[in-house]
Formats: sequence, C-alpha cells, structure tokens
Amino acid sequence: MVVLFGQYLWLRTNRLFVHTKWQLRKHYWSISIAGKEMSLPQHSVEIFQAAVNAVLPQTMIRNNVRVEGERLTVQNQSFPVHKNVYLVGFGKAVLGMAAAAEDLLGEHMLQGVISVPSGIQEVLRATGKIDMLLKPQTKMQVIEGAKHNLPDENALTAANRIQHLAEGLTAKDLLFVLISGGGSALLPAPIPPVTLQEKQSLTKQLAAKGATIHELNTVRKSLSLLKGGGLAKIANPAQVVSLIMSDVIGDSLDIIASGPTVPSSHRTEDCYKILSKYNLESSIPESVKEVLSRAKGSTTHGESQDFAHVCNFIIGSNAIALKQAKCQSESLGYSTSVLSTAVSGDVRNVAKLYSMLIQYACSTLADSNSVQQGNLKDAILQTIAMLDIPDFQLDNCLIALEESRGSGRPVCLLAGGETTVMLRGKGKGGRNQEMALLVALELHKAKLTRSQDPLSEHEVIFLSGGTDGQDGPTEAAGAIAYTELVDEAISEGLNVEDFLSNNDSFTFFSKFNNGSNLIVTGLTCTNVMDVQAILIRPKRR
Ligand SMILES: Nc1ncnc2c1ncn2[C@@H]1O[C@H](COP(=O)(O)OP(=O)(O)OP(=O)(O)O)[C@@H](O)[C@H]1O
Ligand SMILES: O=C(O)[C@H](O)CO
Repeated sequence: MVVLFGQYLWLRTNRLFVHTKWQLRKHYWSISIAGKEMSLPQHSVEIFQAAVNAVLPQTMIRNNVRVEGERLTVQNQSFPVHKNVYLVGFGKAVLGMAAAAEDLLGEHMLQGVISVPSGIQEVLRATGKIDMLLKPQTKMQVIEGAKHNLPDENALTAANRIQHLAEGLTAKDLLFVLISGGGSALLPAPIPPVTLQEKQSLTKQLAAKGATIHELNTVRKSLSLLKGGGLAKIANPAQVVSLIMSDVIGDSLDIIASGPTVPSSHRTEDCYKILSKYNLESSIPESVKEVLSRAKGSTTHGESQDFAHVCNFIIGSNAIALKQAKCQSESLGYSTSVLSTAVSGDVRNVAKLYSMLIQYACSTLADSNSVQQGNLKDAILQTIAMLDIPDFQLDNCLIALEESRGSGRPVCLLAGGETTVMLRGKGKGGRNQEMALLVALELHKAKLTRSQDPLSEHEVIFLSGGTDGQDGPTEAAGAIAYTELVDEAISEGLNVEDFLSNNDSFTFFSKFNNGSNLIVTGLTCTNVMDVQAILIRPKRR
C-alpha cells in the first residue's frame, strides 16, 4: 500500500510543518478512520502537531488578553490603560506574542523592544507564517540574537535596550512583559565585572554536565542585573504585567527565563552548592566569585513586598499542549491518557521508564503473564520515585489500557517534560532524538530477553519531540522509534550503541532509513518543553 504521506501531511498541516520526511513504511498496516487510510507513525506526527498548534503564541495571547476601551484584562484581572503601555519581551515564542499583543493594544501601545532568536523573522516569512510577524508600522524594535541558544553580543544589545526602556518608566506607565523559554539566553545582563563570555562559558559547562534548568537558572539569576526579579525592580514604579509561556517543569515562575519579574528565593549558597555538585568550583572566574560574595546571602533583587507593582500570568504550558494532543488522539480513535507533564531526569533513566511502560502496556493488552506484569509495575513505580516525577499517573495508563481491551481501540499514552543529557561524546543530537534512540535500544534488549513476548505481538510507536521545533543544536524537532528499529539499523550497517555513546543521535537518524524517522518542523515559534507519545495496537495476524 502506498500513501503519499509527505504530501498528505503538507496539505493538512502547512500551518506548522515546513516539511516532514515521513514516508509510509511497508510493514505498517494502515487503518481506515473517517475514510482516511493512515498508520501509527502518521498518527503520532498528527498528535504532536496538535500539541504544538495548541500553544501557538498568538492564540495564547488572544485567549488570555482583552482590551475594551481603556481597560486591559488579563485572565480575570483588569488594569487601566490610556496610551501608556510599553512592551518588552524575550524568548522563542515572543515574536508571535508581540504581534498579537500589539494588535490588541492598538493606540495604547507606545513603544517596545523584543529579543528573539536569530533568523526567526526570515523563517516566518519563508514559511508564510505572516500572522506571527510584526506589521510594517510596528512601534516595536526587534533584535535577533542568541544563535544556538547561547547569549551573544546581539542579545546583550537587546538586554541593554530593554533595561534602558524600563529605567525610564513612571508610575503612570504600564510595562507589558512577554516571556517564554529561551528568554535567559536572549536577555543577558551580566553584573560587572562578570563578562558575557564568562557567563556563557559557565552556563555551557553546567549544561554539558547535565545540570537541570532549575540549577542553570539559579546560577544565571545570581549573575544578572535583569534576571531574578531585576527587570521588575528597574521598572518600578510602573505597573508591570508579565505574560508567560512556561517551558519548565512545574511552571515555576522564578525559573522560566530566569524569572526577570519574579522575586527569587535562591541564595548565594544555592549557587555554590550547584557549582560544587558539578565540580566547577575550581574553574569559577574571579569576577563570578566577586559578584557572589557581594550578594551576601540573597540573590534576589528585593523582598517580595517590592513586587506589589507586578502581576505575573502563565498563559501557555505543556499541560495545554497535551490536552489538545489528547483530543486529537481521541478523534483519531485511540484510547488515550495523559500520564505526566513533568517527566524529567537523566534521559537514559527516562528512556528505561518509557520502555518498561511500553512492555507493561503490551503485556496488559495481551493479558499475559501476571507475574511479569507485577514485576514491571514495581520497576516502573521505583523508577518514577527515583526520577522524582510528582504528577506521574500510572493509573491513567491502566484506564486507557482497560478501555482499549473493552473497545478494541488502539492505545495512546501521552506525557511531557524535559530531560537532561550528560554529554559524553562530540556528536550532534538533542534530548528527544537521544531519547527515541534509547527507547528503541531498550525495546530491542527487552525483546531479546523475553521468550514469550507481548512486545512482538504489538505495533509500537514512540515519538519524542521538542515543541520549539529545535532539538538541541540540530535541524530536527525530534524523532520516532519503534521495536524493530535496532534490527533495521543493523541491516543498514548502523550500530545504535556507537551513535549513542557519542551523543550522535541526529547523525544516526539522518542516516537511518534515509532520515525518514526525523521530525523536521523548522522553528515553530512556540516553546512549552517536550512531548512524548506512545501508540500501541495489536499486530494483525
Ligand atoms: N549531541 C547532543 N546530544 C543530545 N543532547 C544534546 C546534544 N547537544 C546538546 N544537547 C542538549 O540540548 C539541550 C540544549 O538544547 P536547546 O538549546 O534546544 O535547549 P532548550 O532547553 O530547548 O532551550 P530553552 O529551554 O532555552 O528553550 C541541552 O539539554 C543539551 O544537553
Ligand atoms: O530561557 C530559559 O531559561 C529556559 O528556556 C527556561 O525557561
């Protein structure tokens, strides 16, 4: 059976996908839903796409902000406005947020500066996403910077202009602050004598050693004039209204883009603890030591009462994306459950968790060996506890499985979050591609070690993708894996373990199956962490 999947996807999804390289693989049998022939990998991409489309920045602004006459309402809170609004923003989703905000604010808006990723306007023009671009008569200045998500001179210029704008505000003004993931790199304002290069090098070293975003941003806040509440402090006495798209676990306001409008609860000791945890104490530059010692305990820019002029609102999150993914998956005919929006930890352990979950689901669907199921369940619960994933709902998985057993519908399990990768090699990859490859390897090993194997009786797809469309410093958003992937790779002369030991997942997926398993979306201009989808159904006999 041949389906022109690439073409089909383009027609259906030209809002999101620049191109998607999926071609239908011959061993996937198709099912007919609403007259359409589609396969599991196609469905997984559609579900991922629904997640991303649910959190497009302009939609998030329109869903949360209203301007009626001289009243600006965000969620349930109103603010008077009278041609007194200034706007600043920084992050991967900020261009679309700013375009929608400027439209809504109309004549109330006076001036703005936004710091957005390098090349983003060109990508939007090239892909026809005109509604995310500012109008020619915009009152905003756009500065592109932070290539490869690293702070650079352009981002520094943007941060200086934002600081300058905020410093000039009075009690009559309202500062609209648009914040999204990637904001930390786009708003560098190192406290002298720390230099941009020193800050960049420290964050790079921490990231490479697997530091979490909470740890990274705790350190970033302590070395910045604008992070950790600094921007809000500078804008005082103006009313500050921040609209935030969350790309961190638990939606912690003080961590997203390092919380420029949020008081920080972290202390200097927290920074030293993190630096020593990753053995970086001896390589801290003198300038960093000086700034940390000056902070004398607190790294916050004032106490919480100093933030009475600030209102922070979360307007987009991983939970919103997964909710829409669930709707899409249900409409495609799957028994669906969302398991967690907080999957985090070392990518290797998370991949083990997903592999066990897939085996558990297959054995429950096959109603096989209950001892094996019990052992798997115990191991899953232990891994969840070890990874410390607070909201993981294994019971939701059981609900979907039971429903599927009753109805014969295929199963879709969804989760989201952000893992960390300990870089050991020099290859090219990202946490989603690495996770997909690791899951494939785990499934391969599990298949070899079990004699009666419910895995082989099921068609299984595992997708992991970054909602921002850029997984690590690669051109892909993520990748798709399945149980037979390792065997197929061997037949193509590719050794999965070699690629993994060099953190070279992008190179692997570029070569494997002519790159068909890569999800290539281009920059999506939004960012609410990563999404994983597991699709399972019994193989036809
Ligand atoms: N070769 C590689 N293989 C696997 N992961 C990698 C590789 N190189 C970098 N990474 C991971 O990519 C991540 C950095 O990617 P990126 O800049 O897209 O981060 P991000 O967390 O999505 O950014 P932000 O949160 O600022 O939006 C880090 O977690 C890093 O460990
Ligand atoms: O910019 C950042 O700090 C990360 O994307 C987390 O928000």
